[in-house]
Amino acid sequence: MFFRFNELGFVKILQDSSVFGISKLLTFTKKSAGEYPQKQPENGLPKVKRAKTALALGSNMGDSQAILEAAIATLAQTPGISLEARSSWYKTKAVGPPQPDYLNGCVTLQVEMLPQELLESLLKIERQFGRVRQERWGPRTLDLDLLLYDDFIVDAPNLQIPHPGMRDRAFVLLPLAEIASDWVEPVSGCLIKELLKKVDCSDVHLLMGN
Ligand SMILES: Nc1ncnc2c1ncn2[C@@H]1O[C@H](COP(=O)(O)OP(=O)(O)OP(=O)(O)O)[C@@H](O)[C@H]1O
Ligand SMILES: Nc1nc2c(c(=O)[nH]1)N=C(CO)CN2
Repeated sequence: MFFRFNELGFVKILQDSSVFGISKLLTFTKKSAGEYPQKQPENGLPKVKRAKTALALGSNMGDSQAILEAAIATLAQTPGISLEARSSWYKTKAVGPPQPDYLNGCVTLQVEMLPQELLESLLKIERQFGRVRQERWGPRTLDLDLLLYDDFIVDAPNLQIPHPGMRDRAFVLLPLAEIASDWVEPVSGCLIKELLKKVDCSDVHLLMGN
């Protein structure tokens, strides 16, 4: 495993790490204050407190707007997550196999969770909303993608951050630019608003009345 620390003492780069690549460096205890698990330092590492993350939301089955609104409400009620900002909804042409149009949007969150814990919460919420995994890029009631986690780069078998598709996807970059245009995508080193200029947004339309 290869890692280094940013100015807050966060592990900043993880490569070839296992699912618990980060938690090898940090231990967990629930006994200190508040409802959230606290990460206690080992080897003199500072305590991990909060991270800012960005998620993409998508749906193209069922009442997508109601599903996405309910997913945001569920995220906001999840211990360890607070909703910071949310974008408008966009009606977008499906990328991938032929399927109905999607409704897409993005949120930014403050989290007191490590990336793997956050992914588990997202997968749980997807299942709660009836998500059944079928074909790759196929239709779904709810898709939650973890786009960014501070300026971390994570390359674990089940989790890549930044999300590898985000740099090319207008249906991600347009809503994300509404709420986080000056966030640097750490693999390209580009601001979200710069990445947005490079993609074709002709199939992404602001949903009226939201
Ligand atoms: N950044 C990430 N956010 C969400 N899931 C991720 C991420 N990186 C890897 N994964 C893995 O991808 C799996 C989800 O695959 P899924 O079926 O949603 O892919 P997809 O939505 O069809 O394609 P894509 O991820 O390109 O949008 C999860 O189980 C998770 O382990
Ligand atoms: N427009 C659009 N196309 C997609 C989307 C999505 O959210 N929006 N998600 C996919 C699988 O993640 C595949 N294709």
